[in-house]
Parts: sequence; structure tokens; C-alpha cells
Amino acid sequence: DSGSVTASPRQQDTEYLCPVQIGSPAQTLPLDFDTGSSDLWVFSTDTPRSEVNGQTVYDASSSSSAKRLSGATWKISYGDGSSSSGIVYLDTVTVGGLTVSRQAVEAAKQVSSSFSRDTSSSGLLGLAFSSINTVSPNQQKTFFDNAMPHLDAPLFTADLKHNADGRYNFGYIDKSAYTGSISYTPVDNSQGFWGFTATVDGTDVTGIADTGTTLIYLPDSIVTSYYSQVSGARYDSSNAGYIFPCGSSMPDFSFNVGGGGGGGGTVTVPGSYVNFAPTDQTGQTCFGGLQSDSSIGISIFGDIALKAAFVVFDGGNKQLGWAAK
Ligand SMILES: CC[C@H](C)[C@H](NC(=O)C[C@H](O)[C@H](CC1CCCCC1)NC(=O)CCNC(=O)[C@H](Cc1ccccc1)NC(=O)N1CCC(N)CC1)C(=O)NCc1cnc(C)nc1N
Repeated sequence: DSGSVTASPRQQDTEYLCPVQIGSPAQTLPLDFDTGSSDLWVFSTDTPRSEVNGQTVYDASSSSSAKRLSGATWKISYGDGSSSSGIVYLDTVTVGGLTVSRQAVEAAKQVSSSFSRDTSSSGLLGLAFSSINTVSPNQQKTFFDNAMPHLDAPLFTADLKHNADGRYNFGYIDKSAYTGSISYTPVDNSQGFWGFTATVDGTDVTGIADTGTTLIYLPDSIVTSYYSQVSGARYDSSNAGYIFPCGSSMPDFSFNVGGGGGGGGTVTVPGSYVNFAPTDQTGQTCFGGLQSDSSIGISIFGDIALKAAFVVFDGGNKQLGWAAK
């Protein structure tokens, strides 16, 4: 089997949403595919009306294939301080033509305010490792883990784009989607994430590939040296990050993956991607897409990096592949 689904950017590439079919007859919900978490959760008819703000909701009672997973609950909190919790159904889930028949669909009975405010997203589809799924008492598998044995190849690929529709493919590598060769590097999934090591300016950086994080968060030394090339750039505590004049032309940012004997491959993030967004309506000052990881405790290669590459998340061989495009 295989599947292929469009990933549409929202709010200047802040997140990417994909249509997912749940239940019988199918209910289509736009979900944020997140390689940084492992719960598939949705706004539902169980979510208080006061917390629903136009989002499409999942109604298990109108799906003939839905079965309540009795006694199961879930509760999750994210790096940006948002959170949600609820109950669990098993139902049929289809992504880009790829169907999993008994997928844990986590219905929200509570969502934090940032989810209520994000009217375009009906929830998340976690693509990290099932070891960090939050369902209790019996942990549940991700859509990818459930699909993997049926896939032509045990992998999915992420091809996110700047201000344009990209694509997640499951079970195959689309050779027309990238240029040159794919450089592979081993994955450390001990924390449940797609962890890997890249080299930036000769320095090894261990981080995670996270489609659910908008920006790139790297060690202070690398970030400071990057912004030292931009006149007027400075760390601004009120914005909690590096800012600079919006008219600045930003240097490209490159990192090497799979740097072993074969020299590996280099991913180059265009400077224009690092000019993330204005900090206010005046459009004078802009917020950087590359920020320090010192308050996070882990380096994150988020959407700003991922949309500069074609990325293979290889669950069978536990490796990450990076190619230019
Ligand atoms: C099983 C939990 C799971 C592993 C969890 N994983 C994550 O948090 C990473 C995951 O990829 C989540 C997925 C997000 C969650 C919010 C909704 C969108 C997806 N990523 C983050 O939280 C990284 C920081 N957030 C982001 O990067 C959000 C993403 C977002 C996009 C659109 C709308 C709202 C939020 N964007 C921003 O903060 N920005 C975009 C706008 C810009 N002006 C500022 C930066 C975790 O580590 N939780 C532990 C945890 C809990 N609490 C805290 C405080 N930190 C934690 N790390």
C-alpha cells in the first residue's frame, strides 16, 4: 500500500494542514501532521461548545465503524505550552488513499486556548514514535506504525514548501520530488523523536526533525554567529528571540547530514526563509526563523529547515534521509 496527501501551509508557514478521512461515512478533518508527537487527536462533539471556534469536529456517534475504547483517556502538553485531553475511539482513518482500519482516534474533551483560536486546524496526527503516545492505561500506535506493515516501503516522506502546497507520501519515495542524492543518517528514537546529528559550521548538532515546530532552534553559539552577519540584528527579550530590520538580506543557513566518509549532503536554508515574519504591524522589525534552543533543552529542525529539503522518515531502517529539491 501507499498514500499521498497535500500539506497546505497556514499563516505564513506557521503550520501545515492535511485532509484526513475518519469514520464511515468519511468525515474529513484538516490535521497538523506532527513528527514531534505521537497522538492523533481531534476536535469532536465531545469538545465543549465554548472551546470550539469554527473547527470541523469528529462525531463518533455518526460513524458506523467507531468503537469506544472503554476506560482509555489521553492528556498531552506541547512545547509551546498548549495542551489537550479526552477519550478514545477506534475508527477507520484514511490519509491520501491509505487506510488503517482500527486507528486510535483521540477525541478532545478539553483543548487549551491556542487550539480554540486556531480555527483552521481540527487537531494533530502524530508521526513520532509510539513510545510517547499518551493514551492510558494501554498506549496506542500512531497511524504510521499501524500502516507500516502494509506499506510498500516502511517509510514516509515530507516535502513541505514555502507558501505553497507540499506533500506527505507514505510507503514510497517520489524520485521526481528531489534533486541529487538522498543523504541518510541514523535516527536515535530513545526519546520517542526522530533524533539525528547534523554538522553546522563544523560543529555537531544533535536535534530532532519536527514538522510540528515552526522554527529552527539551535545552540546559542551557532545562532549568535549567524546573526552577527546581519547588521542591526539583536536578541530582544520582549520578543524572546533575535529580531532584525525587515529589509535585511539574510545569509543562507546550511547544515550537513550523513557527513561520514561520503561527505554526506548539505541542506541549504535560503536566507529569505530565516526572515520569518514581522514582529508588529509596522513591518519595520522582523523575527528570525533561527532561534536559540537554550530555553528548550533540545535542538529542533522545524518547518523552516524541513521546507528547504525533501525528507525521508524511514521507520524500517530507523534513519532520516535528506535531499535538496
Ligand atoms: C508527548 C508530548 C510531545 C512529545 C510534545 N511534543 C512537542 O511539544 C513538539 C510538537 O512538535 C509541538 C507540536 C505543536 C503543538 C501546538 C500546535 C501545533 C503543533 N511543537 C511545539 O510545541 C513547538 C513549539 N510550537 C511551535 O513551534 C508553534 C507551532 C504552532 C503552529 C500553529 C499554531 C500553534 C502552534 N509555533 C510557534 O510557536 N511559532 C509560530 C509563530 C511565531 N510568531 C512564533 C513561533 C512534547 O515535547 N511535550 C513535552 C512538553 C510539555 N510542555 C512543555 C512546556 N514543553 C514540552 N516539551
